[in-house]
Amino acid sequence: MRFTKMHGIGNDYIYIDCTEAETPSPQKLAIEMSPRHTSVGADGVILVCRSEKADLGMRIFNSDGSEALMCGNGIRCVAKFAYDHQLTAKTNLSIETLAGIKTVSLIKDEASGEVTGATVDMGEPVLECADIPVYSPVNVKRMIEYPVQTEQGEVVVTAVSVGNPHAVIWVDSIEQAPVHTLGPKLEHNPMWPNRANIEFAHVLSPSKIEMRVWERGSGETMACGTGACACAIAAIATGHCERKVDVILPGGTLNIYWNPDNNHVYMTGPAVTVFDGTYTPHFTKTD
Ligand SMILES: N[C@H](CCC[C@H](N)C(=O)O)C(=O)O
Repeated sequence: MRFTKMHGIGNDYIYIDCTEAETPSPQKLAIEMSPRHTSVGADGVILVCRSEKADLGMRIFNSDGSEALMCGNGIRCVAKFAYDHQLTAKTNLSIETLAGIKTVSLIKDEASGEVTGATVDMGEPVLECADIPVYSPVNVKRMIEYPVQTEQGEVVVTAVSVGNPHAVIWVDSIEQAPVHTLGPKLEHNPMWPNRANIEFAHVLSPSKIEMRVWERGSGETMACGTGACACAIAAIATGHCERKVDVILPGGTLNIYWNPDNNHVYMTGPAVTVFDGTYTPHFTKTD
């Protein structure tokens, strides 16, 4: 089985072209191929698929095999993968995800013509608890800097979805943030029917945020595109930031813009191909 290893500011996935043939058990594949010391190594697996409704489709599986609805860093790489593998000649693509159809505009290097990144229309942010989803007290429709009692004590959370659920927590220092203690506890807190991605963010200025993320199903990653959007949305919604925000993650920086005219969030960032490879799954199709 051929694959391409790609990353978006360090959030790396194994990309598999499924436009000609299905991949058996992608959940098992993600579990088997993600380990960094005993296998290919990645934050998960992303399938590039055919779509009846868009130019292409994508599916993302976290390293624990769970399927996510959307992947910000991943969708930029899917668009680059499609262009580089001649699945399309378009530089403005529509890509079907489980969180709906997204439009992606490829960014090419002037001199080389190489695709170096993309801008993604992530659609409208979701702040209504019922749609994220997150369980909330009856009269609470949105959880914006909302104090939540947890086993780890009170945590002030802003709940956002950009296709997948996020909890944004403001911290004074991302170096000291309890990413590996509070992160997994909150990811699995029963307040999230489908678990959640947990962001620890520090507002540096009205146009700059730094953050770390504990990803649902993958643990701490070097970057999370949907997480960066969630932090920017939380900061803008609470007046900490203006509409254009640079989000600094351990793997690099993403530029987020929440357009007041159409209420859509746009994310711009790099997409990099690392290497092509072949892999023989150890499980059989009937496993
Ligand atoms: N890394 C991805 C997010 C994956 C989300 C996944 N961890 C989940 O929602 O289960 C991104 O760049 O948006």
